[in-house]
Amino acid sequence: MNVDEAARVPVVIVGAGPVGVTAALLLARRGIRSVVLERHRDVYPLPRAVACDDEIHRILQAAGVGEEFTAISRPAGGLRLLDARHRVMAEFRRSRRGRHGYPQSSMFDQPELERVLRDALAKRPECELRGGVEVTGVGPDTAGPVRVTYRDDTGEHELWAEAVLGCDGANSLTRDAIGGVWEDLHFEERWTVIDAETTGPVRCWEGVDQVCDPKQPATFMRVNDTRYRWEFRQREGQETVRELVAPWLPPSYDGDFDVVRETQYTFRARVADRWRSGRVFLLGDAAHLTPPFVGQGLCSGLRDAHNLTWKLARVLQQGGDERLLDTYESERRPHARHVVRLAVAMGWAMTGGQDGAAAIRRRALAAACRIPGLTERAGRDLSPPLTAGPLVRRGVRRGLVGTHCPQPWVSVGGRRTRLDEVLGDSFAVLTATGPGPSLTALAHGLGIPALPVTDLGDDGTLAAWLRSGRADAVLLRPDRIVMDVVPSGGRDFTSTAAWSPLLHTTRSPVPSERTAPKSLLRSTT
Ligand SMILES: O=C(O)/C=C/c1cccc(O)c1
Repeated sequence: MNVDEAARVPVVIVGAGPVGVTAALLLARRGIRSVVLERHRDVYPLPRAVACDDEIHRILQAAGVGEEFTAISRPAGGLRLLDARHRVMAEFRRSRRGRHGYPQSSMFDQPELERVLRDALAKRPECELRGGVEVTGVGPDTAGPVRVTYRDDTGEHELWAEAVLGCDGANSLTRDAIGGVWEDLHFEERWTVIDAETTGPVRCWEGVDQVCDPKQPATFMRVNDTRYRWEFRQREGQETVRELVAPWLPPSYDGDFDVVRETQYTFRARVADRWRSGRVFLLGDAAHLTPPFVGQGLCSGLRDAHNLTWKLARVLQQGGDERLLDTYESERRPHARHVVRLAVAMGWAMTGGQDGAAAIRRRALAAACRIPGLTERAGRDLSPPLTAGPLVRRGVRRGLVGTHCPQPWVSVGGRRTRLDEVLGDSFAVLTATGPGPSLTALAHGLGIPALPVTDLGDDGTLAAWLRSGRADAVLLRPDRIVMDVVPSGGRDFTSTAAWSPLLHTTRSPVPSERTAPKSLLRSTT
C-alpha cells in the first residue's frame, strides 16, 4: 500500500451535517484531529429536523455548544394525539427540567443549529472543514489506514485516515463502500412537509400535535415565535397549502403567511445491516432512517456520534482495546432499531386503517393513555437502556445499568455547574457514601474520580437515583451511561474482571477539555 504521508489524518468525516460536525467537535475536545468533507459549501439553508430531546441537549453540551443551543431553541410542551376533529385523545407532557438537566423536548431550526455547530468547528484547530467537495471513494478497508478519495474544483485528491466516519446521509456512499444494505422495517409513505412563517393567530399549543385521522393524518407544531411546521400524508387530488392549513387558521384569514419550504418526502423505516467494517463506521441517516413521528431521527444520529467518539478517541490516542469499537454497532444498532419501531408504531396510530377495528384500537389507545403514569413512562421509553454487553454489565436485575446518570446542578469548590462539567470526559465512579478502600484503589488505578454524591451539593437527585436502583455505587462511562453497579450492601462492582481489561490503555491520556478537576482526582488517593 502506497500511503502518501502528507495526506495522513487521524479521522476523516464524510458529511458536515449536524451528526458529522458534532462528531468532529467531540473528537476535537479529546484532542483528535479530523478533516470533514462536505458536498455543500455552506450550511444547507432550509429547515429539516425541528425537535430533539434532553439527552441530545446534553450531547451538545459535551460538544461545547450547550449554551448556544439553549439560546436558539425553545422548550416544547410534549406530544398530543388528536382525533379527526382535533379533539385531544392522549397527551404526553414533557417537563422543562428533564433528567439530563435540560427541557425534555426542544424545538429549533436546523440551519440555526448547523450554524452554531459550524461556528464552533471553525474555532477548533483540530478540525478542518473542506466544503464543495465530492467524495468518490472510501476504502477498501484493509489493515492500516483507509484511503478516502474526493474531487473538488482543483482536481482529484486523497486522504489516508486511521478511521472514517460516514455521516453522509440516506444515500451514503460510505454505506455502499462497506457493503451495508438496508433492513426494511416496513413503513413507506409519501408526505408533504410545509414550513411557513406567519404572525397570524395560528391555533396551537406549546408541543407537537399528531392528527390520527386515517383519511388525512397530519403533524403540526410551532417551531419558534413565527415559524410553523405541518406534515400531511399525500392523497389523491391534494389541496393547496392554504387549504391544507386552513383548520389551524381563523376562517378567511388573509394576513401574512409565507411558505418557507414545501417539499415531498418519502418517510421510510430502515436500519443498515452493518454499521462498521474495520475502521469505517456509519452514523446518522447513513445507518438508520426514522419516520419523523416521534421527533427522533436526528436524535439517533447524535447518539451515534456520542457513543462512537469516546471509544474511538481512546483507541486512537491512548492505545485502548480495539474491542471497544465493536461495541459501537452492538450498542447503537438495537437502540436505533427500537426508536425506528416506535416511530412506525406512532405512524400506525396516526394512519392505521379506516375500518371499525381501527377505530376501536384508537379508542383503546386513548383510554390507555389516561392510565395515571403511563404517558410519562411512554415518554421516558423513547430512549431505552442500552442492551447488555462488554460495556453494559447487566446482572440479574436490570436496575441502573445501561441507563444515563441524571445531570443535576452541583456545587464543587464554591462553583455551581452541571454535573458533567465536574466529572470530566473520562470514566467516573459515583458512590452513595464515601468510597471504600476497594473502590478507591480501583478508581486510583484507572486515574478516574470516585466521588461520594454527598460531596456534590446537588438537590438530592443523585442520592435518590442511586437508592432507586438499589446501588451503593455506579461506574459511569464517558457518555454518562452506567456501566456497572455496586449493589446495596455489596463491596465491589458486579463484574470488574470482565470489563477492566477494556478500560486499560497503553498510552497516558491526552487531557481532554473536560478533565475532572485535580482536587477530585486527589480524593481517590
Ligand atoms: O415526543 C415529543 O416530545 C416530540 C415528538 C415530535 C417532535 C417533532 C416531530 C414529531 O412528529 C414528533
